[in-house]
Amino acid sequence: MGLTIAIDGPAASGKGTIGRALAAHFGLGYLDTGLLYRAVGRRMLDGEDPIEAAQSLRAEDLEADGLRGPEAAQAASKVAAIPEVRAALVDFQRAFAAREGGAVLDGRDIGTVICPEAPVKIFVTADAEVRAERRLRDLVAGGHAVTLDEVLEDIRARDARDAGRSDAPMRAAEDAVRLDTTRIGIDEAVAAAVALVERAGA
Ligand SMILES: Nc1ncnc2c1ncn2[C@@H]1O[C@H](COP(=O)(O)OP(=O)(O)O)[C@@H](O)[C@H]1O
Ligand SMILES: Nc1ccn([C@@H]2O[C@H](COP(=O)(O)OP(=O)(O)O)[C@@H](O)[C@H]2O)c(=O)n1
Repeated sequence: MGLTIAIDGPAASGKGTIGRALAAHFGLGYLDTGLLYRAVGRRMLDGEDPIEAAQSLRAEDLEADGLRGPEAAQAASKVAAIPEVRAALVDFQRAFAAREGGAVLDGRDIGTVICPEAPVKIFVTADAEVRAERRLRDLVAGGHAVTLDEVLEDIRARDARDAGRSDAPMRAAEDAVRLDTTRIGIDEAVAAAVALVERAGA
């Protein structure tokens, strides 16, 4: 089995940016697990039972319109608190993590629940205001009409729900290394993550 890298942290902290860069650098597969919850949330918004949606999730669901938007994000965080929804998504994530050639997964419970044996675990953080400013730029570029206050509110509500749920709450694994991106740019954050993986002997 190849190298597995687990990346967790709050909303818009830079998990995907670091995860994709590590995957490219070390030649690993990359899975944005938030997209699975966003796709289930999207189907709930369309009127489906979220547990049934999670149990029947299809590849094309991950390409639905608006998955990156704030509405899908809030819905994702709500369905993510349902244990049956989480249970339905475990096998797919673990199979991805075990793929030959190795994988990087990012989410909220990768180091704690999905891949507790991963030799490299990174918990990416940044101040909420900085995260909101960065996410605002993403959303405006994607055509969403949102304000900084709305984005900050969305991030705070999701972080509180994600950290407060009883099943697989967002938290750093005991052996995770924290990486705070508040005051560092993308290149520096990626370099720090690469160094961390190399130090871990990967
Ligand atoms: N260290 C950083 N400095 C500046 N911008 C960053 C940094 N890391 C990520 N970003 C930007 O912040 C936004 C959110 O990052 P992303 O990787 O999508 O976060 P997450 O996967 O945690 O939600 C993106 O626009 C990304 O380009
Ligand atoms: N492994 C994961 C990944 C996401 N999620 C949920 O899915 C939501 C959306 O995740 P995301 O990673 O796409 O969110 P961002 O950090 O990109 O804003 C989160 O707020 C969590 O509620 C989760 O519970 N567990």
